[in-house]
Amino acid sequence: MITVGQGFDVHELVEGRPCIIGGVTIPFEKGLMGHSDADVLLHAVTDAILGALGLGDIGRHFPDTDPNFKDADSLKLLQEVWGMAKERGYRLGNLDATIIAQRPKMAPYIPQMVDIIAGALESQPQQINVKATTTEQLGFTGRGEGIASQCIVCLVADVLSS
Ligand SMILES: Nc1ccn([C@@H]2O[C@H](COP(=O)(O)O)[C@@H](O)[C@H]2O)c(=O)n1
Ligand SMILES: C[C@@]1(CO)OP(=O)(O)OP(=O)(O)OC[C@H]1O
Repeated sequence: MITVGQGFDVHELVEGRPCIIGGVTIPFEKGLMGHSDADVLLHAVTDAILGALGLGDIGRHFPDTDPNFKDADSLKLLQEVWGMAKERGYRLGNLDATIIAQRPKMAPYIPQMVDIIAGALESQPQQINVKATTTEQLGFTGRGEGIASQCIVCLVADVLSS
């Protein structure tokens, strides 16, 4: 059996914060604002998995009112959610994600992001596709006010035939 889920997230770009995307700290003049480390890509991936499992969203499991999640490492949150998928007998089919950002240039960091996500989901890099796009200077991403990400996942459970 298969189940699919999608996730979407946005974080504001501000001065004085690190720019952590897909678990990679990217050298950039601004970083992402949030209660956690604000990893916009890992949040979209986490929400996609929760969606596929029918388990709501990241804020339900890790509330932004909880001081435990102040500056939380989003990779750890993703690993915890992956545990929920495994408990239910799922493995990753594939994952496809898009980072929507005018700057910085993501391409040099994408292979590292893929390896990090593959590690968290106990999968092979070939099952993970991460891409990036600008919005041609249009909208809040185009003006450099924030970065968005979206993700779709397919989870597979091997059902034994009787
Ligand atoms: N932040 C970004 C945005 C884009 N890229 C790469 O550039 C290609 C062209 O982007 P367009 O928005 O002009 O289509 C895109 O396909 C990505 O490979 C990037 O690395 N970082
Ligand atoms: C993981 C959390 C925890 O505060 O991170 P935030 O940085 O608040 O990011 P957001 O994507 O707005 O919501 C998810 C939250 O649950």
